[in-house]
Amino acid sequence: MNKSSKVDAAYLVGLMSGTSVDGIDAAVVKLSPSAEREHGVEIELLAFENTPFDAQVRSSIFELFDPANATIDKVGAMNMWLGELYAQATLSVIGKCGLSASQIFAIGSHGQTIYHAPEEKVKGGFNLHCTVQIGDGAVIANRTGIPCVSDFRVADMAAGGQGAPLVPFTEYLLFTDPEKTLLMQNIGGIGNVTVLPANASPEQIFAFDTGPGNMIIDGLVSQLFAPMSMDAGGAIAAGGQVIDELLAWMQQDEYYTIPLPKSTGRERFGQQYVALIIELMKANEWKAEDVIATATHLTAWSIVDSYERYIKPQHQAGQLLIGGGGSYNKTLMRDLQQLFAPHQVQVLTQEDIGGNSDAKEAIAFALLAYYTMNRLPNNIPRVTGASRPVIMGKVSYPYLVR
Ligand SMILES: Nc1ncnc2c1ncn2[C@@H]1O[C@H](COP(=O)(O)OP(=O)(O)OP(=O)(O)O)[C@@H](O)[C@H]1O
Ligand SMILES: CC(=O)N[C@H]1[C@@H]2OC[C@@H](O2)[C@@H](O)[C@@H]1O[C@H](C)C(=O)O
Repeated sequence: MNKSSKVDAAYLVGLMSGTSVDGIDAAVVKLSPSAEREHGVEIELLAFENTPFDAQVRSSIFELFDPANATIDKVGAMNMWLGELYAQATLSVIGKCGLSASQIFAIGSHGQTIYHAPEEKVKGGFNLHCTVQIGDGAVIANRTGIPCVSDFRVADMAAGGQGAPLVPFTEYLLFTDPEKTLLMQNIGGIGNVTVLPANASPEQIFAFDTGPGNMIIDGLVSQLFAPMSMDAGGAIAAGGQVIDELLAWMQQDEYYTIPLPKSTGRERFGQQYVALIIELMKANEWKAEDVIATATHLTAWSIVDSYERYIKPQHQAGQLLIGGGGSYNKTLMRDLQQLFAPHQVQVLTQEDIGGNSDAKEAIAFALLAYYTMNRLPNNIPRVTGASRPVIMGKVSYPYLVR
């Protein structure tokens, strides 16, 4: 980043609907230059709202995760439908903080990932790796009257990157500490970690998806404990025992050992994977709560294994800061604390440091949009594997010119 990236104060909206498909996170933020750090920014969260998807929307999204079902008519319609829902969420969250839409500089909308295939795929002499996020920015801009930045990931892929993870750029801007190395772990549908060395420059940061976050747990709970769709508080896992044989089978997935950069999604740890576990469970007559305890332990193990394999050889860190919905799963947090204790790494949540586990990614997309609108690069090539910095995001302008 260079001196021209100095920011002016502005209000923005960030929208996130993640791989868990639990709903829309919407945040209104005030962004200002940091008084303390050169090139840093400060974000004040003015309002936050989570709007859960209703059952019909959720099942229509899930239908699109299977490429055989995701016919072009369904994808096109869902793209517009989600655009409408994101617009409603935007207007609702703006209403909560007493601002009007005309005061908002821009919206940053992540969209809903329905397909993520980051591995190189050469065809016709071109790399056709791809990632698909839907929820059209043009609908959001037109309903709200606010410019909307959406479809961030493709620009990074066009530069040869994985298109993920993108939040590390914002963590670099918001959290880099002059003296301490920080580890920031998100546990959403997928888990991802960012390593922020003390006083880091973007070239020194690395980040990657650690594996499943809540995705396997949610998938199993939906099948085995319907109508529940998550293990609230980790209560089911707390009543079960880890099944060593199942844990060992899950730990063998090649994802845990492939070299960085790497990212993953539902294509690897979604419904098909859950169906395999349920088959094994039936064949071995395992108890349902033991299977949930094992899936929970696997997520904790994958985070510690990532630390040992990719981070510890280069960086000593005293703390791991957890964000995302997984921070509310007490059994997962307990397992993490136990597994990190021998490494002298303290496991804390965003709330422990005055942050907000739910709002973090929505805030990040507001900040990414600010960079896009100012034509500043907002990926970190070392993190995504892109060949160069790029300006990510496509801008949709509202019908009325402001
Ligand atoms: N009270 C709770 N107890 C246990 N788990 C919870 C609780 N609240 C949320 N979760 C888990 O967190 C998930 C949602 O997390 P989050 O919103 O961070 O994910 P996401 O943003 O959809 O995913 P990603 O970051 O991978 O894109 C839920 O699906 C659930 O598994
Ligand atoms: C393709 C996609 O949607 N990836 C998500 C997913 O959810 C968590 C992890 O996998 C991360 O790589 C990414 O999201 C966050 C917001 C990111 O890009 O940093």
